[in-house]
Amino acid sequence: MEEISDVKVTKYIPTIYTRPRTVEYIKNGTLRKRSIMAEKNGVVIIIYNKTRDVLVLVKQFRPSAYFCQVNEDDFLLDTIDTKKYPPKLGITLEFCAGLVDKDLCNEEIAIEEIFEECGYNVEIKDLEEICTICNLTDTTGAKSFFYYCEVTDDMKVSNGGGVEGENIEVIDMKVDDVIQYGTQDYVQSPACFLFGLNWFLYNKYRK
Ligand SMILES: Nc1ncnc2c1ncn2[C@@H]1O[C@H](COP(=O)(O)OP(=O)(O)O[C@H]2O[C@H](CO)[C@@H](O)[C@H](O)[C@H]2O)[C@@H](O)[C@H]1O
Repeated sequence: MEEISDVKVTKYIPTIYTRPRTVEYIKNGTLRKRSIMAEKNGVVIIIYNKTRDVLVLVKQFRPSAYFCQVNEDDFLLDTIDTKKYPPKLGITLEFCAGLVDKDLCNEEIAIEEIFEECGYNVEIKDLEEICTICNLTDTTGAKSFFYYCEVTDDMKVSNGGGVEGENIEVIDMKVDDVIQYGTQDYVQSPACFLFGLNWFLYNKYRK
């Protein structure tokens, strides 16, 4: 797993990934304003390795998750004390996913992510489209396009791990262990992780 140090919280630096906006509208004759983050849509792929009866998951450091574990007083001044707040506080467990940020169809993006993050070579015919979910919070309504993909060991062609220093750790987890993980009091995963797990259990597993 990657080494994280010198974590700072700075003022917002614009990138192509998040565009803060305010949406104004009239509701019942009254002007209302809502701050939003215009975010890109993404694909999420539930990968099941049937050779070894495991779900293929990814672990990575997510700055957004880490940030939410740190008290405001401790990030306003300087570098965050990583003894007090170890980087593992920002490690999440997720399904393979990626942003729709290229001129490719969603399935092609899913295939790229499966290869880059998890190291499996799959084709469009291996993908089953599940549904599209609005990834709703008060500040985003970006869409997540969900796919299911069964793989075998002989489709694995590299270790995965992501591109450009993403340092993603691929985790093969027995389904019972994923269920145990997903039923803890606090689950450091996106809400759609639990949707994906439940979809898999209901539609694919032990049928
Ligand atoms: N906010 C940001 N600021 C700066 N650089 C950024 C950025 N978001 C992405 N990037 C850059 O884009 C690269 C590629 O990201 P990916 O397409 O692999 O999406 P990721 O797996 O991070 O999840 C993403 O897409 C999935 C699928 O929608 C979502 O679930 C998840 O929340 C989302 O981060 C990252 O390595 C990073 O360099």
